[in-house]
Amino acid sequence: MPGPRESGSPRVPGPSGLGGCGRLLRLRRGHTDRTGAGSRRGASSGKMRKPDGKIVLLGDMNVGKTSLLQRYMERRFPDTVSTVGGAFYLKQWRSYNISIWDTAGREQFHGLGSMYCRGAAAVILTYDVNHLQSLVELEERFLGLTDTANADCLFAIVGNKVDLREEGAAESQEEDGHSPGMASGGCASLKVPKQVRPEDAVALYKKILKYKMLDEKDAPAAEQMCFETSAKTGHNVDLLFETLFEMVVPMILRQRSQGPAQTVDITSYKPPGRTKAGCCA
Ligand SMILES: Nc1nc2c(ncn2[C@@H]2O[C@H](COP(=O)(O)OP(=O)(O)OP(=O)(O)O)[C@@H](O)[C@H]2O)c(=O)[nH]1
Ligand SMILES: [Mg+2]
Repeated sequence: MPGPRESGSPRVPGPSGLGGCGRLLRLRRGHTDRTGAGSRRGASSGKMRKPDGKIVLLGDMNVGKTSLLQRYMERRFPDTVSTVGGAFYLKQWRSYNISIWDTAGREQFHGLGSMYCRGAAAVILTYDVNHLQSLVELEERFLGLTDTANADCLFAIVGNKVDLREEGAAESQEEDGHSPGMASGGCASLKVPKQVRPEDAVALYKKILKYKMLDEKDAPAAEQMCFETSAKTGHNVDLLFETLFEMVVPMILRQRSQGPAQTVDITSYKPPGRTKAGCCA
């Protein structure tokens, strides 16, 4: 896996664990061109640091995960291509390094999701406010992937593309008796777009707390963890990421006070010397 990068193009993990996908290799070459200088600088100065905390973006394809991350890290809204595998940025927040992982929403990469979530301090579950199904997918397809995250992992529910939402459309759905609520089973009128109401996101947040067996009073309030954003205009994008950074820092401090993680550092592992009886003795 390559070292982290603080700005510019995201880093793309090496092939380990990602399989030999041709598209991925093509993309990796592209990224290498753009990020090579940064990674060489990091390597030669010997200053590459392990991230202190990890945040992962999950959600269906096309909801705008990559665009949100690029809006925050690069302050722009460039054209994107559908993500292959995953990539990460490194953000320095105060004196901490936080890695922010962008993942692929496409079904064919679904299996990788739980790998990216491993050890995550926060997960951003992203949907498109104009497509109810993308919110439903968060519960049905993506929530289970977060089982590998930290036990005290935070969850943010993010409805993106608010710039495309037609004024009053959500209200008119209710007036027509075609509320697109989570339990409606997709029977909303075909005439009105199935937009997502903020209450639907709050309902999902509460379901997540139940799924994680967390008491509502011990977890951050739904109002604090449900956001509506636009990667295009930048609406609420800084608020989203910086709210999470502020919440992740105390988790990092808590972890540090509890001592080193119970993992094995294979780079410092020295195999025991062979005995005369052979390797299995
Ligand atoms: N109008 C509008 N378009 C957006 C916004 N965010 C993303 N898009 C567009 O939506 C499309 C998909 O955006 P991506 O950021 O690539 O979506 P993604 O979730 O990363 O998709 P995958 O990588 O396939 O999982 C692109 O055409 C973006 O330009 C937004 O806030 N407003
Ligand atoms: Mg993407």
